[in-house]
Amino acid sequence: MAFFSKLKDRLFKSSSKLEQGLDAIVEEGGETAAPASDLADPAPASAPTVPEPTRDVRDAAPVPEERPAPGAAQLQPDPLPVATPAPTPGPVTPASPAPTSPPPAEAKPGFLGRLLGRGTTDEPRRVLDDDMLEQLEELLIASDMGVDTALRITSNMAEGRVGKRLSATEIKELMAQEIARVMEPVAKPMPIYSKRPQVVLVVGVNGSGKTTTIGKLASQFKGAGKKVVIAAGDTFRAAAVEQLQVWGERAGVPVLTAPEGSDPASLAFDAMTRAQEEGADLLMIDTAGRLQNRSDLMEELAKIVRVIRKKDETAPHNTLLVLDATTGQNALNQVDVFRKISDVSGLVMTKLDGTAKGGVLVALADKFGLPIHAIGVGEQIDDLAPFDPEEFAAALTGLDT
Ligand SMILES: Nc1nc2c(ncn2[C@@H]2O[C@H](COP(=O)(O)OP(=O)(O)OP(=O)(O)O)[C@@H](O)[C@H]2O)c(=O)[nH]1
Repeated sequence: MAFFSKLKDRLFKSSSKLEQGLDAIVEEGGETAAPASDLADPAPASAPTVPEPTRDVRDAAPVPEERPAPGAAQLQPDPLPVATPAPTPGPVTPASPAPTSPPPAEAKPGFLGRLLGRGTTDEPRRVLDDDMLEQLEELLIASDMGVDTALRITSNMAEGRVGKRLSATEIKELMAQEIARVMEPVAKPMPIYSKRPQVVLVVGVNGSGKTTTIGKLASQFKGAGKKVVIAAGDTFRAAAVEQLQVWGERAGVPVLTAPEGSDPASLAFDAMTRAQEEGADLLMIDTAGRLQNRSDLMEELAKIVRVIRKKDETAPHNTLLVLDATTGQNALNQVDVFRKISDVSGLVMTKLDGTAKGGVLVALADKFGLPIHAIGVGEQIDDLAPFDPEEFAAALTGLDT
Protein backbone atom coordinates (compact mmCIF):
# COMPACT_ATOMS: atom_id res chain seq x y z
CA MET A 1 0.00 0.00 0.00
CA ALA A 2 3.04 2.29 -0.12
CA PHE A 3 2.02 3.60 -3.51
CA PHE A 4 -1.51 4.24 -2.33
CA SER A 5 -0.27 6.30 0.61
CA LYS A 6 1.97 8.25 -1.70
CA LEU A 7 -0.88 9.03 -4.04
CA LYS A 8 -3.11 10.08 -1.20
CA ASP A 9 -0.30 12.17 0.14
CA ARG A 10 0.15 13.81 -3.25
CA LEU A 11 -3.55 14.40 -3.69
CA PHE A 12 -3.58 15.87 -0.21
CA LYS A 13 -5.55 19.02 -1.00
CA SER A 14 -8.33 17.25 -2.87
CA SER A 15 -8.34 14.37 -0.39
CA SER A 16 -8.50 16.51 2.69
CA LYS A 17 -11.21 18.72 1.23
CA LEU A 18 -13.50 15.79 0.53
CA GLU A 19 -12.51 13.89 3.63
CA GLN A 20 -13.08 16.79 6.01
CA GLY A 21 -16.30 17.69 4.24
CA LEU A 22 -17.63 14.15 4.57
CA ASP A 23 -16.63 13.89 8.22
CA ALA A 24 -18.37 17.20 8.91
CA ILE A 25 -21.54 16.15 7.08
CA VAL A 26 -21.84 12.96 9.12
CA GLU A 27 -20.99 14.64 12.40
CA GLU A 28 -23.46 17.43 11.75
CA GLY A 29 -26.51 15.17 11.72
CA GLY A 30 -24.94 12.08 13.18
CA GLU A 31 -25.69 9.77 16.05
CA THR A 32 -22.67 8.79 18.08
CA ALA A 33 -23.97 5.63 19.72
CA ALA A 34 -25.08 3.63 16.73
CA PRO A 35 -22.70 0.77 16.48
CA ALA A 36 -24.37 -1.43 13.90
CA SER A 37 -23.86 -0.66 10.25
CA ASP A 38 -26.90 -0.28 8.08
CA LEU A 39 -24.81 -0.77 5.01
CA ALA A 40 -25.93 -4.30 4.41
CA ASP A 41 -25.87 -3.95 0.66
CA PRO A 42 -22.69 -2.05 0.00
CA ALA A 43 -22.82 -2.13 -3.77
CA PRO A 44 -25.55 -2.13 -6.36
CA ALA A 45 -26.03 -5.26 -8.45
CA SER A 46 -23.41 -4.32 -11.02
CA ALA A 47 -20.34 -4.13 -8.85
CA PRO A 48 -17.48 -2.43 -10.66
CA THR A 49 -14.48 -4.35 -11.80
CA VAL A 50 -11.25 -3.33 -10.20
CA PRO A 51 -8.00 -3.10 -12.10
CA GLU A 52 -5.02 -4.95 -10.72
CA PRO A 53 -3.70 -2.55 -8.07
CA THR A 54 -0.10 -3.46 -8.54
CA ARG A 55 1.20 -1.09 -11.20
CA ASP A 56 4.29 0.84 -10.33
CA VAL A 57 3.99 4.58 -9.83
CA ARG A 58 6.94 5.15 -12.11
CA ASP A 59 5.40 3.18 -14.88
CA ALA A 60 2.87 5.69 -16.15
CA ALA A 61 3.71 4.86 -19.70
CA PRO A 62 3.96 1.11 -19.63
CA VAL A 63 4.94 -0.57 -22.77
CA PRO A 64 2.60 -3.45 -23.21
CA GLU A 65 2.65 -5.74 -26.19
CA GLU A 66 3.07 -4.03 -29.50
CA ARG A 67 0.33 -3.84 -32.04
CA PRO A 68 0.27 -3.37 -35.76
CA ALA A 69 0.40 0.27 -36.75
CA PRO A 70 -3.05 1.71 -36.67
CA GLY A 71 -4.57 4.24 -38.97
CA ALA A 72 -6.32 5.91 -36.11
CA ALA A 73 -5.39 5.69 -32.47
CA GLN A 74 -6.20 2.14 -31.58
CA LEU A 75 -5.93 1.57 -27.90
CA GLN A 76 -3.96 -0.89 -25.93
CA PRO A 77 -5.95 -3.34 -23.94
CA ASP A 78 -6.56 -2.30 -20.38
CA PRO A 79 -4.53 -3.88 -17.65
CA LEU A 80 -6.14 -7.13 -16.68
CA PRO A 81 -9.24 -6.34 -14.71
CA VAL A 82 -9.92 -8.28 -11.59
CA ALA A 83 -13.52 -8.89 -10.84
CA THR A 84 -14.67 -7.43 -7.59
CA PRO A 85 -16.02 -10.12 -5.35
CA ALA A 86 -19.76 -9.75 -5.23
CA PRO A 87 -20.83 -8.34 -1.91
CA THR A 88 -22.42 -10.82 0.41
CA PRO A 89 -26.05 -9.84 0.46
CA GLY A 90 -27.14 -9.24 4.00
CA PRO A 91 -30.46 -8.44 5.56
CA VAL A 92 -31.74 -5.02 4.66
CA THR A 93 -32.22 -3.12 7.86
CA PRO A 94 -35.23 -0.85 7.60
CA ALA A 95 -34.77 2.78 8.52
CA SER A 96 -35.31 2.95 12.24
CA PRO A 97 -34.29 5.08 15.18
CA ALA A 98 -30.90 4.31 16.65
CA PRO A 99 -31.09 1.32 18.96
CA THR A 100 -31.00 2.09 22.65
CA SER A 101 -28.54 -0.65 23.41
CA PRO A 102 -25.84 -1.71 21.01
CA PRO A 103 -26.58 -4.96 19.21
CA PRO A 104 -24.02 -7.66 19.76
CA ALA A 105 -23.14 -8.12 16.10
CA GLU A 106 -19.96 -6.55 14.77
CA ALA A 107 -20.45 -3.82 12.20
CA LYS A 108 -19.74 -5.06 8.72
CA PRO A 109 -17.25 -2.90 6.88
CA GLY A 110 -18.06 -2.05 3.28
CA PHE A 111 -16.28 -3.41 0.23
CA LEU A 112 -13.19 -1.25 0.49
CA GLY A 113 -13.27 -1.54 4.25
CA ARG A 114 -13.15 -5.30 3.96
CA LEU A 115 -10.45 -4.95 1.36
CA LEU A 116 -8.42 -2.80 3.67
CA GLY A 117 -9.24 -4.83 6.75
CA ARG A 118 -10.98 -1.99 8.49
CA GLY A 119 -14.13 -1.82 10.60
CA THR A 120 -16.33 1.17 11.26
CA THR A 121 -17.98 0.12 14.49
CA ASP A 122 -17.25 3.13 16.66
CA GLU A 123 -17.90 5.87 14.19
CA PRO A 124 -20.82 8.25 14.37
CA ARG A 125 -23.51 7.53 11.83
CA ARG A 126 -26.04 9.62 9.99
CA VAL A 127 -29.22 8.63 8.23
CA LEU A 128 -28.89 9.01 4.46
CA ASP A 129 -31.72 11.35 3.52
CA ASP A 130 -32.39 14.11 1.00
CA ASP A 131 -30.69 16.66 3.20
CA MET A 132 -27.53 14.68 3.43
CA LEU A 133 -27.56 13.85 -0.27
CA GLU A 134 -27.79 17.53 -1.06
CA GLN A 135 -24.82 18.23 1.18
CA LEU A 136 -22.85 15.46 -0.50
CA GLU A 137 -23.70 16.91 -3.90
CA GLU A 138 -22.49 20.35 -2.82
CA LEU A 139 -19.28 18.87 -1.51
CA LEU A 140 -18.59 17.13 -4.80
CA ILE A 141 -19.37 20.25 -6.77
CA ALA A 142 -16.95 22.17 -4.54
CA SER A 143 -14.25 19.67 -5.48
CA ASP A 144 -14.83 20.64 -9.14
CA MET A 145 -16.71 17.56 -10.15
CA GLY A 146 -19.36 19.61 -11.90
CA VAL A 147 -23.09 19.51 -11.28
CA ASP A 148 -24.04 16.66 -13.62
CA THR A 149 -21.33 14.33 -12.40
CA ALA A 150 -21.95 15.20 -8.74
CA LEU A 151 -25.63 14.37 -9.23
CA ARG A 152 -24.84 11.08 -10.91
CA ILE A 153 -22.44 10.03 -8.18
CA THR A 154 -24.80 10.92 -5.32
CA SER A 155 -27.85 9.34 -6.91
CA ASN A 156 -25.90 6.12 -7.45
CA MET A 157 -24.76 6.29 -3.84
CA ALA A 158 -28.36 6.70 -2.70
CA GLU A 159 -29.70 3.77 -4.69
CA GLY A 160 -31.28 1.37 -2.20
CA ARG A 161 -29.66 3.10 0.75
CA VAL A 162 -31.95 5.98 1.63
CA GLY A 163 -32.91 5.77 5.31
CA LYS A 164 -29.84 3.79 6.28
CA ARG A 165 -27.43 4.96 8.92
CA LEU A 166 -23.97 5.29 7.50
CA SER A 167 -20.62 6.20 8.97
CA ALA A 168 -18.23 8.63 7.27
CA THR A 169 -16.00 5.70 6.32
CA GLU A 170 -18.89 3.89 4.68
CA ILE A 171 -19.85 7.02 2.79
CA LYS A 172 -16.26 7.45 1.62
CA GLU A 173 -16.23 3.83 0.48
CA LEU A 174 -19.48 4.25 -1.40
CA MET A 175 -18.34 7.47 -2.97
CA ALA A 176 -15.00 5.96 -3.94
CA GLN A 177 -16.82 3.02 -5.51
CA GLU A 178 -19.05 5.28 -7.58
CA ILE A 179 -16.16 7.50 -8.63
CA ALA A 180 -14.12 4.48 -9.66
CA ARG A 181 -17.09 3.21 -11.66
CA VAL A 182 -17.16 6.46 -13.67
CA MET A 183 -13.40 6.43 -14.19
CA GLU A 184 -12.77 2.80 -15.05
CA PRO A 185 -13.70 3.02 -18.74
CA VAL A 186 -11.19 5.83 -19.34
CA ALA A 187 -8.18 4.47 -17.46
CA LYS A 188 -5.96 3.45 -20.33
CA PRO A 189 -2.20 3.73 -20.65
CA MET A 190 -0.92 5.47 -23.75
CA PRO A 191 -1.12 2.91 -26.50
CA ILE A 192 2.13 1.78 -28.06
CA TYR A 193 2.20 0.68 -31.69
CA SER A 194 4.70 -1.21 -33.73
CA LYS A 195 4.97 1.77 -36.07
CA ARG A 196 8.39 3.41 -36.05
CA PRO A 197 8.64 6.18 -35.21
CA GLN A 198 5.41 6.39 -33.31
CA VAL A 199 4.60 10.09 -33.45
CA VAL A 200 3.14 11.65 -30.31
CA LEU A 201 1.86 15.19 -30.70
CA VAL A 202 1.54 16.95 -27.36
CA VAL A 203 -0.96 19.80 -27.15
CA GLY A 204 -2.33 21.99 -24.38
CA VAL A 205 -2.41 25.60 -23.23
CA ASN A 206 0.77 27.33 -22.09
CA GLY A 207 1.73 26.37 -18.60
CA SER A 208 -0.42 23.24 -18.50
CA GLY A 209 2.68 21.11 -18.06
CA LYS A 210 3.39 19.92 -21.61
CA THR A 211 7.16 20.28 -21.37
CA THR A 212 7.34 18.60 -18.00
CA THR A 213 5.07 15.77 -19.13
CA ILE A 214 7.11 15.20 -22.29
CA GLY A 215 10.25 14.98 -20.13
CA LYS A 216 8.62 12.53 -17.72
CA LEU A 217 7.20 10.37 -20.51
CA ALA A 218 10.48 10.40 -22.43
CA SER A 219 12.27 9.24 -19.31
CA GLN A 220 9.80 6.41 -18.76
CA PHE A 221 9.85 5.26 -22.36
CA LYS A 222 13.63 5.38 -22.38
CA GLY A 223 13.64 3.39 -19.17
CA ALA A 224 11.42 0.86 -20.93
CA GLY A 225 14.07 0.46 -23.64
CA LYS A 226 12.56 2.75 -26.27
CA LYS A 227 14.59 5.10 -28.40
CA VAL A 228 12.99 8.53 -28.07
CA VAL A 229 13.46 11.81 -29.93
CA ILE A 230 11.85 15.08 -28.83
CA ALA A 231 11.03 18.01 -31.11
CA ALA A 232 10.76 21.42 -29.43
CA GLY A 233 7.86 22.62 -31.52
CA ASP A 234 7.00 25.70 -29.49
CA THR A 235 9.48 27.77 -31.48
CA PHE A 236 7.71 30.95 -30.45
CA ARG A 237 9.29 31.03 -26.99
CA ALA A 238 13.02 30.56 -26.52
CA ALA A 239 12.44 29.79 -22.83
CA ALA A 240 10.13 26.91 -23.74
CA VAL A 241 12.83 25.42 -25.97
CA GLU A 242 15.49 25.77 -23.28
CA GLN A 243 13.23 24.16 -20.73
CA LEU A 244 12.63 21.22 -23.02
CA GLN A 245 16.38 20.86 -23.53
CA VAL A 246 16.83 20.64 -19.78
CA TRP A 247 14.19 17.91 -19.61
CA GLY A 248 15.80 16.13 -22.56
CA GLU A 249 19.10 16.09 -20.68
CA ARG A 250 17.42 14.76 -17.55
CA ALA A 251 15.74 12.02 -19.52
CA GLY A 252 18.84 11.32 -21.62
CA VAL A 253 16.95 11.93 -24.85
CA PRO A 254 17.93 14.17 -27.80
CA VAL A 255 15.90 17.35 -28.27
CA LEU A 256 15.68 18.85 -31.74
CA THR A 257 15.32 22.62 -31.80
CA ALA A 258 14.92 25.39 -34.36
CA PRO A 259 15.65 29.12 -34.19
CA GLU A 260 13.15 31.22 -32.27
CA GLY A 261 10.24 32.24 -34.43
CA SER A 262 10.88 29.64 -37.14
CA ASP A 263 8.17 27.43 -38.57
CA PRO A 264 7.29 24.59 -36.16
CA ALA A 265 6.09 22.46 -39.06
CA SER A 266 9.49 22.62 -40.66
CA LEU A 267 11.08 21.53 -37.35
CA ALA A 268 8.56 18.70 -37.11
CA PHE A 269 9.50 17.57 -40.63
CA ASP A 270 13.23 17.62 -39.80
CA ALA A 271 12.57 15.78 -36.56
CA MET A 272 10.54 13.17 -38.41
CA THR A 273 13.37 12.70 -40.90
CA ARG A 274 15.92 12.29 -38.13
CA ALA A 275 13.71 9.97 -36.09
CA GLN A 276 13.22 7.78 -39.18
CA GLU A 277 16.92 7.80 -40.04
CA GLU A 278 17.91 6.89 -36.51
CA GLY A 279 15.27 4.22 -36.18
CA ALA A 280 13.66 5.95 -33.19
CA ASP A 281 10.68 4.24 -31.60
CA LEU A 282 9.00 7.44 -30.50
CA LEU A 283 8.99 11.01 -31.68
CA MET A 284 7.37 13.39 -29.20
CA ILE A 285 6.48 16.78 -30.62
CA ASP A 286 5.90 19.70 -28.26
CA THR A 287 3.59 22.41 -29.58
CA ALA A 288 2.69 25.97 -28.75
CA GLY A 289 -0.32 26.53 -26.55
CA ARG A 290 -1.39 30.04 -27.37
CA LEU A 291 -5.13 29.81 -27.32
CA GLN A 292 -5.45 33.59 -27.47
CA ASN A 293 -5.45 33.29 -31.20
CA ARG A 294 -7.21 30.07 -31.78
CA SER A 295 -7.26 30.16 -35.56
CA ASP A 296 -3.48 30.67 -35.71
CA LEU A 297 -2.93 27.77 -33.36
CA MET A 298 -5.33 25.61 -35.31
CA GLU A 299 -3.48 26.40 -38.52
CA GLU A 300 -0.12 25.74 -36.85
CA LEU A 301 -1.21 22.33 -35.57
CA ALA A 302 -2.85 21.44 -38.88
CA LYS A 303 0.36 22.34 -40.73
CA ILE A 304 2.48 20.18 -38.41
CA VAL A 305 0.13 17.27 -39.08
CA ARG A 306 0.14 17.87 -42.87
CA VAL A 307 3.91 17.96 -42.95
CA ILE A 308 4.58 14.86 -40.85
CA ARG A 309 2.01 12.99 -42.94
CA LYS A 310 4.25 13.54 -45.97
CA LYS A 311 6.60 11.17 -44.19
CA ASP A 312 4.03 8.88 -42.64
CA GLU A 313 0.41 9.22 -43.58
CA THR A 314 -0.74 7.49 -40.39
CA ALA A 315 0.98 10.07 -38.12
CA PRO A 316 0.45 11.40 -35.54
CA HIS A 317 -0.40 8.18 -33.78
CA ASN A 318 -1.30 9.86 -30.51
CA THR A 319 -2.38 13.40 -29.77
CA LEU A 320 -2.03 13.94 -26.06
CA LEU A 321 -3.85 16.83 -24.46
CA VAL A 322 -2.13 17.99 -21.28
CA LEU A 323 -4.46 19.63 -18.77
CA ASP A 324 -3.70 21.48 -15.56
CA ALA A 325 -5.92 20.28 -12.71
CA THR A 326 -5.58 23.58 -10.88
CA THR A 327 -7.71 25.22 -13.58
CA GLY A 328 -10.68 23.20 -12.34
CA GLN A 329 -13.76 23.39 -14.54
CA ASN A 330 -11.79 25.35 -17.12
CA ALA A 331 -10.11 22.07 -18.05
CA LEU A 332 -13.45 21.00 -19.51
CA ASN A 333 -13.49 24.03 -21.81
CA GLN A 334 -9.94 23.24 -22.86
CA VAL A 335 -10.94 19.75 -23.91
CA ASP A 336 -13.79 21.23 -25.93
CA VAL A 337 -11.48 23.67 -27.68
CA PHE A 338 -8.61 21.27 -28.37
CA ARG A 339 -10.94 18.61 -29.67
CA LYS A 340 -12.06 21.14 -32.25
CA ILE A 341 -8.56 22.08 -33.34
CA SER A 342 -6.82 18.70 -33.08
CA ASP A 343 -7.62 15.03 -32.99
CA VAL A 344 -7.15 14.49 -29.26
CA SER A 345 -6.64 10.79 -28.51
CA GLY A 346 -5.91 10.92 -24.79
CA LEU A 347 -5.39 13.08 -21.73
CA VAL A 348 -2.71 13.65 -19.14
CA MET A 349 -3.82 15.62 -16.08
CA THR A 350 -1.01 17.47 -14.32
CA LYS A 351 -0.61 19.22 -10.97
CA LEU A 352 -3.02 16.99 -9.09
CA ASP A 353 -0.62 17.33 -6.19
CA GLY A 354 -1.20 21.03 -5.75
CA THR A 355 -4.93 21.48 -5.92
CA ALA A 356 -8.22 20.83 -4.16
CA LYS A 357 -9.84 20.51 -7.57
CA GLY A 358 -8.98 16.87 -8.26
CA GLY A 359 -12.65 16.15 -8.82
CA VAL A 360 -12.38 17.72 -12.25
CA LEU A 361 -10.84 14.50 -13.49
CA VAL A 362 -14.08 12.69 -12.66
CA ALA A 363 -16.07 15.33 -14.53
CA LEU A 364 -13.78 14.94 -17.54
CA ALA A 365 -14.18 11.18 -17.57
CA ASP A 366 -17.93 11.49 -17.21
CA LYS A 367 -18.36 14.16 -19.86
CA PHE A 368 -15.90 13.19 -22.60
CA GLY A 369 -14.92 9.60 -22.03
CA LEU A 370 -11.45 10.31 -23.44
CA PRO A 371 -8.73 7.94 -22.24
CA ILE A 372 -6.77 9.25 -19.27
CA HIS A 373 -3.24 7.96 -19.71
CA ALA A 374 -1.44 9.37 -16.70
CA ILE A 375 -1.54 11.93 -13.93
CA GLY A 376 1.14 14.41 -12.91
CA VAL A 377 1.68 14.48 -9.18
CA GLY A 378 4.79 16.65 -8.84
CA GLU A 379 7.59 18.42 -10.64
CA GLN A 380 10.17 15.64 -10.54
CA ILE A 381 10.93 13.32 -13.42
CA ASP A 382 9.24 10.31 -11.83
CA ASP A 383 6.16 12.24 -10.71
CA LEU A 384 3.96 10.86 -13.44
CA ALA A 385 1.67 8.09 -12.24
CA PRO A 386 -0.43 5.68 -14.24
CA PHE A 387 -4.06 6.46 -13.87
CA ASP A 388 -5.63 3.84 -11.64
CA PRO A 389 -9.30 4.61 -10.99
CA GLU A 390 -9.61 2.61 -7.80
CA GLU A 391 -6.56 4.15 -6.23
CA PHE A 392 -7.45 7.59 -7.47
CA ALA A 393 -10.99 7.36 -6.10
CA ALA A 394 -9.77 6.10 -2.73
CA ALA A 395 -7.14 8.84 -2.52
CA LEU A 396 -9.60 11.51 -3.63
CA THR A 397 -12.19 10.60 -1.02
CA GLY A 398 -9.56 10.39 1.70
CA LEU A 399 -9.95 6.70 2.49
CA ASP A 400 -7.27 5.60 4.90
CA THR A 401 -5.09 2.65 4.25
N1 LIG B 1 3.18 20.51 -8.83
C1 LIG B 1 3.26 20.17 -10.11
N2 LIG B 1 3.78 21.04 -10.99
C2 LIG B 1 3.84 20.68 -12.28
C3 LIG B 1 3.37 19.41 -12.74
N3 LIG B 1 3.57 19.37 -14.08
C4 LIG B 1 4.14 20.55 -14.43
N4 LIG B 1 4.31 21.34 -13.36
C5 LIG B 1 4.86 22.70 -13.29
O1 LIG B 1 4.05 23.56 -14.07
C6 LIG B 1 4.82 24.58 -14.65
C7 LIG B 1 4.52 24.63 -16.15
O2 LIG B 1 4.96 23.42 -16.71
P1 LIG B 1 5.52 23.32 -18.19
O3 LIG B 1 5.86 21.91 -18.42
O4 LIG B 1 6.55 24.35 -18.43
O5 LIG B 1 4.22 23.72 -19.00
P2 LIG B 1 4.07 23.98 -20.55
O6 LIG B 1 2.68 23.59 -20.88
O7 LIG B 1 5.15 23.36 -21.30
O8 LIG B 1 4.18 25.54 -20.58
P3 LIG B 1 4.85 26.47 -21.68
O9 LIG B 1 6.29 26.10 -21.71
O10 LIG B 1 4.59 27.83 -21.14
O11 LIG B 1 4.15 26.17 -22.95
C8 LIG B 1 6.27 24.26 -14.33
O12 LIG B 1 6.66 25.06 -13.24
C9 LIG B 1 6.24 22.79 -13.91
O13 LIG B 1 7.24 22.47 -12.98
C10 LIG B 1 2.80 18.51 -11.76
O14 LIG B 1 2.32 17.40 -12.05
N5 LIG B 1 2.78 18.95 -10.47
